[in-house]
Amino acid sequence: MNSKGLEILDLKNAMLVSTFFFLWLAVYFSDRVEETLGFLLIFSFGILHGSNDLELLKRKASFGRGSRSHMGLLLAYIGFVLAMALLFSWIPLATLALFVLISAYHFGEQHWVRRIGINGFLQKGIYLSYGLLVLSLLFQAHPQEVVEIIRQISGREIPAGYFGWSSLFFLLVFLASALWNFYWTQAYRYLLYEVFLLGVFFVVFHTASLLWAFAIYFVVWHSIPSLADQIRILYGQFSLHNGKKYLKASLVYWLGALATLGLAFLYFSNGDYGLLPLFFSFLAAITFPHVLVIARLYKG
Ligand SMILES: CC1=C(/C=C/C(C)=C/C=C/C(C)=C/C=C/C=C(C)/C=C/C=C(C)/C=C/C2=C(C)CCCC2(C)C)C(C)(C)CCC1
Repeated sequence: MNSKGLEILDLKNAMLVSTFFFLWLAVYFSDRVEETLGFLLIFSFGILHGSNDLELLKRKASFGRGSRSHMGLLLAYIGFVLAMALLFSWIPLATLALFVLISAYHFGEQHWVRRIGINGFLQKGIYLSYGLLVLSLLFQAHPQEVVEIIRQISGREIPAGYFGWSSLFFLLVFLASALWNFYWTQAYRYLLYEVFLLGVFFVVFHTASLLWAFAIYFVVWHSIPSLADQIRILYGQFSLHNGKKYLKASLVYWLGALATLGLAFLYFSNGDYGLLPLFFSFLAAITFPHVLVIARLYKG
């Protein structure tokens, strides 16, 4: 096996070991401690993994024909974030549904792109059904809290019973599209490991509090592998030295995003908006441009 293959395998093993370690923490600590740890993980690695989007966009543009100034990209990015925040306040339920759909696609893309590519309709179906399956598993493990957060964001109450059915539905769609795809690509060896992994997520989601469960998935299984991909694309290799370069280049955006979240929290904290609905709305606003950047990047 070449060194790149070993590097991916090492990262995957480290992700699995840290998942079990975080699961162990969930057994011993109260929900309050888990919530604090969850925010710490999300504010560090989670927010960081989107903070170098402008550099990635510039890199992508330098391969193509068009190139835009840093200021132009910065203004376009901020404009996009503001437009999504406005859309959230005008049509919250539809924007929330869109957020869940594109997040699911984004999670699935990150998880599968290196193994099955991005070209066909079927691959895109695998990304979307896999992401929707993971999110449904998370929702069905904490139905009452999820219903309450959705109610606070959108003013609408979704029946909690939907989440169990949607998990089953997306499991079947994911398995069918994966089997169909693997029939052509002979990639069956992935499936057993992936079903095992989904079982691990099921146990983690049912053991940890909602925020801790989300943080474990979002940081360990999405943000860290995404950071590794981005570092490889920008600097050629995933290493500590290049990690420091990435951190230096993204520091100002990372701090900017954290400061904006802090200000939003201070501004809204007197209203009847809870901490989690505010946090997820903020995440949604910065998610939209980030998802577009990463999708463009993988296409290249
Ligand atoms: C560059 C730049 C910047 C920064 C940026 C950043 C920092 C980004 C990041 C990004 C990111 C960091 C992203 C993220 C993503 C995320 C996601 C994708 C998520 C998802 C989630 C979900 C989907 C959820 C769901 C739920 C739950 C879980 C419970 C409850 C209910 C609900 C439904 C909400 C700024 C703006 C400063 C400026 C300009 C430039």
